[in-house]
Amino acid sequence: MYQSVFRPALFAGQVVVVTGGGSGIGRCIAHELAALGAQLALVGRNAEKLGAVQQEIARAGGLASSHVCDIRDEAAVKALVAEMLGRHGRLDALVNNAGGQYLAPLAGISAKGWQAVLDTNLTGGFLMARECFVQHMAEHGGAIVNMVADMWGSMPGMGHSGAARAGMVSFTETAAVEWAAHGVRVNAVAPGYIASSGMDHYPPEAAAMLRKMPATVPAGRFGNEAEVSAAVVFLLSPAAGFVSGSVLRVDGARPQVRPGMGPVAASAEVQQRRAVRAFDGFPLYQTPKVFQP
Ligand SMILES: CCCCCCC/C=C/C(=O)SCCNC(=O)CCNC(=O)[C@H](O)C(C)(C)COP(=O)(O)OP(=O)(O)OC[C@H]1O[C@@H](n2cnc3c(N)ncnc32)[C@H](O)[C@@H]1OP(=O)(O)O
Ligand SMILES: NC(=O)C1=CN([C@@H]2O[C@H](COP(=O)(O)OP(=O)(O)OC[C@H]3O[C@@H](n4cnc5c(N)ncnc54)[C@H](OP(=O)(O)O)[C@@H]3O)[C@@H](O)[C@H]2O)C=CC1
Repeated sequence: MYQSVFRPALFAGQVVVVTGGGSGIGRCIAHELAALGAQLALVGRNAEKLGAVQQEIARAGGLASSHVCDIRDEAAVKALVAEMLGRHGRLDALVNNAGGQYLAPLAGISAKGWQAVLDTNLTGGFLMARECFVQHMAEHGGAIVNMVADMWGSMPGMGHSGAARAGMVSFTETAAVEWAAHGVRVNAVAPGYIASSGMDHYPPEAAAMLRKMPATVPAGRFGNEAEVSAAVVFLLSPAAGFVSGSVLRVDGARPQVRPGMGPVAASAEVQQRRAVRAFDGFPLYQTPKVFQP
């Protein structure tokens, strides 16, 4: 009889770390994995938000621990992974979901502001993955999913974030190769525009711009948190046992501009021009207050 790899208790007995598990997409991933039998270790900087998700999971019959840590702090990340191992005894998977940025044109980003975004979206993810690997997965195997973004390299106002995400894609590919012999798979999920609490971080001036965003997506709408979570669950699951070093886009077919590809490029360029026009009226091309060279 055929046995599907998808079962209600797909992650029973496994421990999964979710950074940024206290809000938005991370919270949704945590709920999805808990419903499939995983124990969760939730990581973030805000104890209150983490505690609330921990309680929600407990109320639904699951089990989660919460851990306050700034993933940019190397010593804190080392201690965090040791603490989680002490608490749960094993770490089967890591979802490097914590991240974010602020909107600013390249010419208006200070070195400190650039570094803050690279530290959050690249170095923090590297530190988490390295410590999970060194302290546990090198010996026991595991799966890692890095949250990147589909707009690396092509979104005005997101140049710092794009650079960090492109770096994370490179890290994903290298880690997949270096750690394969240890039974560790490493993949990335690249969301497009997702309606999540993350959007609340953008200033009120961005509201008009946000309203125009769905028109720049071929699917004609924002994605939702559950659609991103499903991609993460797939990549962590045995169904993806031979998938490593890949980037799975969850972006409603948002085209990437690739010059020299005839009709494909033409269609992508039309979408790209629409996306840039969506920024009309938003002061992206002025030097922001935070950085006056
Ligand atoms: C409107 C349409 C947008 C559509 C795009 C949708 C696609 C992407 C969506 C998402 O990613 S949603 C997730 C959003 N969530 C977040 O962004 C939350 C996490 N973000 C942050 O924590 C910050 O943005 C951060 C910069 C990554 C880290 O913040 P942190 O609080 O740790 O840094 P600070 O110490 O406060 O700042 C350091 C440095 O950074 C510069 N800076 C920070 N914020 C701004 C800002 N709003 N504008 C300009 N510059 C900023 C600044 O140089 C800071 O230095 P000082 O000013 O303190 O000297
Ligand atoms: N929503 C979207 O359209 C898209 C989102 N993404 C990415 O998906 C991920 C989740 O985004 P979303 O849920 O929308 O946004 P949220 O802002 O809700 O989530 C970001 C999470 O990251 C955590 N975090 C940020 N910095 C740190 C840090 N230094 N150390 C520890 N935790 C940190 C925050 O926790 P705390 O506040 O407790 O520190 C928060 O829970 C992010 O990486 C985001 O950039 C990518 C493309 C599109």
